[in-house]
Amino acid sequence: MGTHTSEATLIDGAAVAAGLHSELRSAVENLVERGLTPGLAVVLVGNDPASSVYVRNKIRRSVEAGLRSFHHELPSTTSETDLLSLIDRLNSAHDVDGILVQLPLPSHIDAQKVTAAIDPAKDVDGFHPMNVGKLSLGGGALVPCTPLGCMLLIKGVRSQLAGLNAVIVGRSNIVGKPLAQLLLRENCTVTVAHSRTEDLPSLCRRADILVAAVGQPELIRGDWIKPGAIVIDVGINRAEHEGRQKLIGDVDFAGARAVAGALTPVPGGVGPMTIACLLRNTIDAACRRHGVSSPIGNS
Ligand SMILES: Nc1nc(=O)c2c([nH]1)NC[C@@H]1CN(c3ccc(C(=O)N[C@@H](CCC(=O)O)C(=O)O)cc3)C=[N+]21
Repeated sequence: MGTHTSEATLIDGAAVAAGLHSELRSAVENLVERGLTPGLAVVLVGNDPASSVYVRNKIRRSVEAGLRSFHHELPSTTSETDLLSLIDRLNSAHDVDGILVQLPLPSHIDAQKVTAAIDPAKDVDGFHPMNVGKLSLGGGALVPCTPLGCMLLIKGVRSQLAGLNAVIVGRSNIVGKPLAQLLLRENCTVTVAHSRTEDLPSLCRRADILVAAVGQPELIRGDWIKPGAIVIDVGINRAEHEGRQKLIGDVDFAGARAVAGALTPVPGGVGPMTIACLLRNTIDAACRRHGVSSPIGNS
């Protein structure tokens, strides 16, 4: 039996995000003095309760940071044509620098078509094919917020990632695939695992960096983790616990904590970073669109 060493360091995403928010606030103040107030438009179609919570948080945080916030709440019966024409208007609105259409969309709307309709220069989610392509080519693009948040947390623990084995569990377009690109850029050896992967536990045990982004509560067990590994839990699963709503990650937190070197909690890990990165992308987009040098440091 292996001997118990020490508990994993907790990666406090909420604290890192709070630090980012205060940097972003000063950056916005600086831009406002120079006559530029970055604006973010958030579009929500339908009334999915989880989406409403996220959207409310995004709006609250953008207002706190001093951004101009535009909020469009459309009924779930909105047609694709009407949504596309709203996007058209936001694309040409001069005071809108960032456009976010909250996903998922109702099933009668083609999300890919909507994503592709957003001006790539305003695509603060980084989901437009142009930005996906640029990310894969290694160029300057608006990078999806959750993967960006994961990278900031990982690099906060360890700045040199070259040569490390990174395993990402989950191949979504919004987390797994873009994160693979970012880790490759840092010279990690990247493996993307998914539902058809054979012997997932053994694969995970080889990971120096393990990212769980599959949406399966506590799938990743403590004995799947290499001692000392950096474990990033992107999962947000809602569960009832003693009659109360509870958020559970994709990682068995207690089991992982005894083995990992560093670990993100849920909530308070990746989630708050996602929102901070959204604001950062909005400021970035505003600066690029207006040809102003960005007051936020690049990392
Ligand atoms: N176009 C689009 N862009 C997105 O970035 C996007 C989206 N659609 N659809 C849904 C997912 C999910 N997402 C989260 C953001 C913040 C938290 C967050 O702040 N979570 C808190 C807890 C919040 C709670 O209590 O629910 C935490 O983990 O500490 C979680 C999830 C962004 N998404």
